[in-house]
Amino acid sequence: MTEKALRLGTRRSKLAMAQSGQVAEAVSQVTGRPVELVEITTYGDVSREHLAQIGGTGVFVTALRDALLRGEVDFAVHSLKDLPTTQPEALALAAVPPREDPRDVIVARDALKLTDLPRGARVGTGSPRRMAQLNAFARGHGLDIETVPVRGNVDTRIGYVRTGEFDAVVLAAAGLHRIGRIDEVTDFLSVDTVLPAPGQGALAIECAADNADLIAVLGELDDPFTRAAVTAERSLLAALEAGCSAPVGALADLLADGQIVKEMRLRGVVGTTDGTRMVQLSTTGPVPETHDRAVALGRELAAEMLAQGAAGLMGERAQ
Ligand SMILES: NCc1[nH]cc(CCC(=O)O)c1CC(=O)O
Repeated sequence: MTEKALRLGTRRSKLAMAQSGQVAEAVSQVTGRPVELVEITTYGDVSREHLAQIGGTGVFVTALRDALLRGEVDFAVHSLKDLPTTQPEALALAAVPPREDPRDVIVARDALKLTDLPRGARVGTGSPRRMAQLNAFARGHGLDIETVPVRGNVDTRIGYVRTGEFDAVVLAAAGLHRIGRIDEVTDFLSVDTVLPAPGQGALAIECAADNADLIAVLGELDDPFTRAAVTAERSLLAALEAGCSAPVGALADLLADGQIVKEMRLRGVVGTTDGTRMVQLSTTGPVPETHDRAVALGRELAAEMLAQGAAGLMGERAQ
């Protein structure tokens, strides 16, 4: 007997198709049901404006969520870092699968590393978070780089390096991994240099909150540690009252003693895009066993960062 296919709503971009395809396969394995991809065009895909100019969060996410709410698709896969920090009541975050490499990377001409970039090198990134941290690193290491806003999908961005328009572009390792272009990375940036965006490298699988059966099967793809980590990171972001285009980096990871996981560490950074002023802090606590404890970890760190003047560094917009 053939069961009806589950409909997975996805953006058309290469990255979205790649990650939806990978999740589709995993879902059809756990459910034993075929999964059909339903393409949905989002405002973020068609707009020529810089993301920061569109303003607000979640431009890639809204159209997928609308399709879910209208019942046109059964579930959707988002890059977790693109999700607004408030969860709509009618939708459930059914699974957060194990996280891919959270680091940012550089794809540069001539196999250059960040510290090899010559004076005046043009580095493409439209992200205030990346600008702030790269400019701060450059100051501290006698580098002279210019961060230049860039828009477009991963192929377009790497294309600017191949044509010589930029010396390098900054991208997320996870995205390149998923589309099979990780070999083009010339430098994996340590998270001590550039703290990734909250949720970077993780996916979110979302469905209607009242679809208990689907939530239960999708839940088999959930990784509790990744979920706890991204919950803490996004709670930090929310408590700083910053949006996805704010200069905020955050990363939670597990501290282990041999095989035994001991604690969770949460690191956060906020800075001005020119890298002159930064607030960077970390906190460590028991691995959160509940959603509320993960949220509390993020809030605690946010409170400490705000006490050190973080709010005053976030007013800037990207060009
Ligand atoms: N800003 C867009 C975006 N959203 C998710 C990813 C891929 C990485 C991920 O899933 O975290 C990217 C591309 C990038 O930042 O290089």
